Amino acid sequence: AVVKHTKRWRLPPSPPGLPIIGNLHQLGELPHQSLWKLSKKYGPVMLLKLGRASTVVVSTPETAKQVLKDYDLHCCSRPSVEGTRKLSYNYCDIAFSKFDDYWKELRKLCVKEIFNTKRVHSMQPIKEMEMKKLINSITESAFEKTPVNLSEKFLSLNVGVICKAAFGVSFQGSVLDNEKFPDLVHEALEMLGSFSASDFFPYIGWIVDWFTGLHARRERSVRDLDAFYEQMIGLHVQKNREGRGEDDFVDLLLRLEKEEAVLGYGKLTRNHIKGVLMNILLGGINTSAISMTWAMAELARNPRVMKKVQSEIRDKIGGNYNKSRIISLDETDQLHYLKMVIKETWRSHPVSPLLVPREVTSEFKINGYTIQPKTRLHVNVWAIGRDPEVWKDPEEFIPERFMDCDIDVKGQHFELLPFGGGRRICPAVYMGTTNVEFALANLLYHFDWKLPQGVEDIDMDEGSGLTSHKKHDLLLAPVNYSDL
Ligand code: HEM
Repeated sequence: AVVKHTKRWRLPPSPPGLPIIGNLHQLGELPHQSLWKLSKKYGPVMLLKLGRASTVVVSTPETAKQVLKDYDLHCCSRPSVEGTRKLSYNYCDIAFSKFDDYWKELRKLCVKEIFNTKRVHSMQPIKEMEMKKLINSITESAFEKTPVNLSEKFLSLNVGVICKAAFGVSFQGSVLDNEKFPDLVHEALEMLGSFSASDFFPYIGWIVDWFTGLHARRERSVRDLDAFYEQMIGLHVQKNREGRGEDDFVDLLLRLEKEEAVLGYGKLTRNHIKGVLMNILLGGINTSAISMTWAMAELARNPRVMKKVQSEIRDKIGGNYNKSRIISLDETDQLHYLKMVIKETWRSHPVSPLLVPREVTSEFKINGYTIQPKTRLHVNVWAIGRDPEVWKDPEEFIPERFMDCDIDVKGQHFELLPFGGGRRICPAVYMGTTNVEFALANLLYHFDWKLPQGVEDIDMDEGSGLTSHKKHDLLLAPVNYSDL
């Protein structure tokens, strides 16, 4: 009977831990990197104890496939976590909601109405307007020969685009133009990513969160965001009352609320609207900005690739240089080398290196190891991007590796998963990809980019937190195309 028992319950290997905290101390500043190192010793399926939370981490394409495809249905829920609970109005959103009928129906609806190709195309005038503003400001810096802080520029570009698409263009001069707005988004993201003792130590963790001040910060951030949503919704209700038509994301959600749309367990309420707005704000802005920043940093460090991608863009556009030329969505779609550069960026710098944690709802096996219900599950996409079994010279930035190869980012190729996979895959793959392509194509067409004077190389350090972003802002010196 004993033999049968151990056979049935073969748990994944675990690094030895300490009492109470388990393996928490082994995570360090950059958990995806520490876990990658541990996986070299303990294998592609590891079980860690993070405080009280049993957590499984998988680190190869083969094990990622088992999680995201073969056993997706067993593990596509989300754990209850204090930070996300507060920000999502008790999981009234898409990203942090449990796997249930509400999530299924809300996600389906948003995919149909918000994340579709038509919407992405209708965002194009907004993107062009924001891009023109950005090009003008960079032209000025080029003229004055001052470096540009691209991390900041990309963030404000995406704040502009996503907010105008979600909340409408007619609210300039209102809450959206508040200078504090990017800070608000930043603070909320940081809070989501910061270590919360309550999540690992039920019953007593909140004491730690009180002492570290996290609790107060979280409350403040949630309150500020809530005030923002309230103002935004108020403006839309007023606009709709006055019959001024426009069809942004908020209008759509308000219409559903009015129609008393039923999703899963009940009617769509104001809190559900706010939950979805939170996902768009926190899921849509930073992710694109971070990807753009990494891509430009890699290009600046790899002059060969920079030259090649710029030639592709400038050859494709052809003719004399035109200062007010904005490269369209259709044109970017033809830029095959640029697409390879972006894939290579996502391979080496996935924005969400451990994806969003999943929760197991029913038992299954990975590589013969039992994964029990309630376990938290991470796919270490960052480790997969550096797996020498999959990628030749993984530390090198070589976009050509994607030439004549059908690997895409839509969740079917488990060696490249910047948007995750399975039922929980990012619903905005098309929106996110086209955002990044559009910004890079235009900035690479209009300017050459050099290291600022006195700077020899760009550091590629990663900052800690939920996302894998460039730790130090990226500063590059632009040269106008017309001055080349
Ligand atoms: C380059 C841009 C982007 C990247 C790299 C990215 C990446 C991701 C990743 C890795 C996940 C988790 C997938 C998983 O758990 O397996 C995710 C989920 C999600 N993303 Fe994105 N994303 C991007 C853009 C966006 C945009 C523009 C929006 C909205 C406007 C968005 C909204 C969401 C939502 C709502 C989810 C939750 C899906 C669910 O749990 O069902 N993302 N994204």
